[in-house]
Amino acid sequence: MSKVFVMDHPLIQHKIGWIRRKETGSKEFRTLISEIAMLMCYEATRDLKLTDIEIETPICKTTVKELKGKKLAVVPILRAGLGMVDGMLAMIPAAKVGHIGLYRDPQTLKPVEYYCKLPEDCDEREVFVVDPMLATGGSSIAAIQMLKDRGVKNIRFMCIIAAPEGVKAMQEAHPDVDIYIGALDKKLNEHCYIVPGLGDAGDRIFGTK
Ligand SMILES: O=P(O)(O)OC[C@H]1O[C@H](OP(=O)(O)OP(=O)(O)O)[C@H](O)[C@@H]1O
Ligand SMILES: O=c1cc[nH]c(=O)[nH]1
Ligand SMILES: [Mg+2]
Repeated sequence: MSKVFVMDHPLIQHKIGWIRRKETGSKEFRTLISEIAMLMCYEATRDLKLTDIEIETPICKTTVKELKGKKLAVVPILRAGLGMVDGMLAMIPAAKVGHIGLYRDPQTLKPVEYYCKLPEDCDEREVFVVDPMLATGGSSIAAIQMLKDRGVKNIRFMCIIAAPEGVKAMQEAHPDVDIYIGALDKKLNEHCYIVPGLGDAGDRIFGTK
């Protein structure tokens, strides 16, 4: 069974309080999403492996730590996931970036795929799939399946707000994918929006409503 990490860092909780407010406009919302993604990336990379290497400082030779093992990639689920990419890259600037285009059909609530472009060596990388919202889980489950169909084996999923229904569905569909959550909310409403949530993340980032 996958592990679920719910963030307890005070800075993350404080910033999530601001993105939830309905009066927070697009400019501030975008900045906050990016800052939260950066802080979550810091937390979600705690277990990356290190190796010792010899270097020379201006004073003497010494041993320092360096990241070892698989290289990283960030894969946002379009559109809303795009808002998290800058924050992730601020922490892991050498990561490559893939894109998966999916939207949730408002009637059926099923994910509709419209784009997929991944780094060529994505299957050799540790991939962080990012999307601010995990509601029913349909979109993240489909995105992760698209990666697995292309040979990707090491996947983590990061979202800012999650509903318990989505977490359960993700764990059932992809028990090998650990989930990093900024805040775990109460439930979904009758339209499968997260309660209390923050509304439609994509619309709030891009000002489309
Ligand atoms: O867990 P689910 O029930 O699938 O819902 C979550 C999805 O819905 C939102 O995207 P949306 O469909 O609004 O697309 P957008 O990012 O283009 O706005 C959100 O960013 C997730 O991708
Ligand atoms: O609450 C929700 C659910 C799905 N997508 C969103 O952007 N918000
Ligand atoms: Mg949307």
